Amino acid sequence: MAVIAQKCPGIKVTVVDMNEQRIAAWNDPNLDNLPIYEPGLKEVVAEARGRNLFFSTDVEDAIDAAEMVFISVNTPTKTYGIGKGMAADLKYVELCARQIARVAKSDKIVVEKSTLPVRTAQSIRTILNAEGKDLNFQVLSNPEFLAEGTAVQDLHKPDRVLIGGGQDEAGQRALNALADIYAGWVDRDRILTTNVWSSELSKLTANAFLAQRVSSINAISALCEKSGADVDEIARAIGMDSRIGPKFLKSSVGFGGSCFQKDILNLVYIAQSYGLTEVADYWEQVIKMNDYQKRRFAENIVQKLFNTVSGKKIAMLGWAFKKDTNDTRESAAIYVADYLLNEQAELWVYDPKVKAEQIYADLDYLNTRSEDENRRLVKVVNDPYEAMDDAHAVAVLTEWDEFKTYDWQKVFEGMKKPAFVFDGRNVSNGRMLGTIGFHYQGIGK
Ligand SMILES: NC(=O)c1ccc[n+]([C@@H]2O[C@H](COP(=O)([O-])OP(=O)(O)OC[C@H]3O[C@@H](n4cnc5c(N)ncnc54)[C@H](O)[C@@H]3O)[C@@H](O)[C@H]2O)c1
Ligand SMILES: O=c1ccn([C@@H]2O[C@H](COP(=O)(O)OP(=O)(O)O[C@H]3O[C@H](CO)[C@@H](O)[C@H](O)[C@H]3O)[C@@H](O)[C@H]2O)c(=O)[nH]1
Repeated sequence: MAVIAQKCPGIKVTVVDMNEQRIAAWNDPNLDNLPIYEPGLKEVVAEARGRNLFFSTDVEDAIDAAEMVFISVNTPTKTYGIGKGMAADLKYVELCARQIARVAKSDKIVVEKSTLPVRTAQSIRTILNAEGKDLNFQVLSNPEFLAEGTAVQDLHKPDRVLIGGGQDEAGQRALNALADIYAGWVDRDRILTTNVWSSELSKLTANAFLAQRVSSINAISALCEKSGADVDEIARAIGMDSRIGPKFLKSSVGFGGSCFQKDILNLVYIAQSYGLTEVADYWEQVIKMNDYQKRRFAENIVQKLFNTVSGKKIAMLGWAFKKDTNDTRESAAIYVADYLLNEQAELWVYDPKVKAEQIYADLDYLNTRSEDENRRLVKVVNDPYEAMDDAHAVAVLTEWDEFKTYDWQKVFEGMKKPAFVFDGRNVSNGRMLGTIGFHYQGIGK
């Protein structure tokens, strides 16, 4: 929404959220206090905020005033009832639709920006029309493809913008109104229009394909570790085949983030509910492989440290699910930490952007042990050297650029011997670390 406001100064954009604290942070005069860390975002907000970009908790007022409403609320995996642990929880989306239906006094175009199961637009349409008002509501699907860490760049130069709309005249008019907004800065030939169901299902499919690539290369990484092949060399070799392409082939400790797992589970659930068991099983393997990769990484640490990490200090570099974000949702680091804590390790965590309270909240949420115990066993520090000093091992969980620049000779001198580095992102120069004296283990090496 901030980028739409930046690129279309003639459009008034009001971002509303019922979370007062978040809105207050978006309105904070100090741009370093924005609730999301994302390269380039504060510059965008600085340009548009107060001009045509506003943040408010007055949801009803904003709905009333708007011609177009983007539903962008969270759609987490259900934690209760039918579809628990798989289906998307649509209660927040439904609440929005009901609120729009209740408040609206004029025609509205309602845009699904949240990631939603195929055919959700049907339910939204039914709810909007159920108030029996003499108003025209058009429902469009406009999924978001930005990746965190590169969000502003992705929005400024999207590969494509996808808009699904009704095939009748009113539907096409609404679709064109939204396409015209994007055309303010995106080439028309990158603005793709489809029917609503294709658009909704394309979003889940895109994430499933992307995550599948990561699981595929991670599966090969396990084979590399047994056979003497090198997964980065393989990624390079296969990526030069133009049919495969070089992107998204970075083997890692496992994918994280709020989207991949949630959206694939949702896809699996949808396939199951249509009775497509083989389709569901096929996509579920992507998640299973990812769980295996996280577990494999943690197990390897224990095994290499002579089968016990009890009472041993282990430094964890990185907690975010990828670099250049402070988002930790579903981060592999959380699960690796939990595994090591079950083995009674003492963890010292350093992440350049994640705050200590977030790290403790992530661990507490798992409910594996008491909050006191999490605080006793896990130290969060602001200095990476402090995390690594006197440690038995260093585990790299996020690919932050700064990890490449550390004085590894100094780190080695400060650590217990033998000194181990487990690089879950293949960011370090393994040969150089080996020369210093480290026992180095990358992924798929
Ligand atoms: N985060 C991403 O990179 C990304 C990318 C593409 C798509 N998506 C999709 O976008 C959606 C939102 O994701 P997110 O990461 O921003 O989630 P989020 O949980 O960070 O934010 C959702 C916000 O919606 C607010 N909210 C919930 N119900 C509300 C209501 N009835 N009225 C007003 N505000 C309400 C919450 O307070 C919260 O601040 C999800 O469907 C997600 O799959 C996210
Ligand atoms: O080669 C790779 C690429 C990614 N990852 C990991 O995969 C996860 C997801 O990364 P990425 O896709 O870059 O970030 P997200 O912000 O989760 O973005 C994904 O999820 C969004 C939400 O749906 C979509 O909009 C984006 O298109 C889609 O890329 C992270 O843990 C990465 O470290 C790898 O391990 N290897």
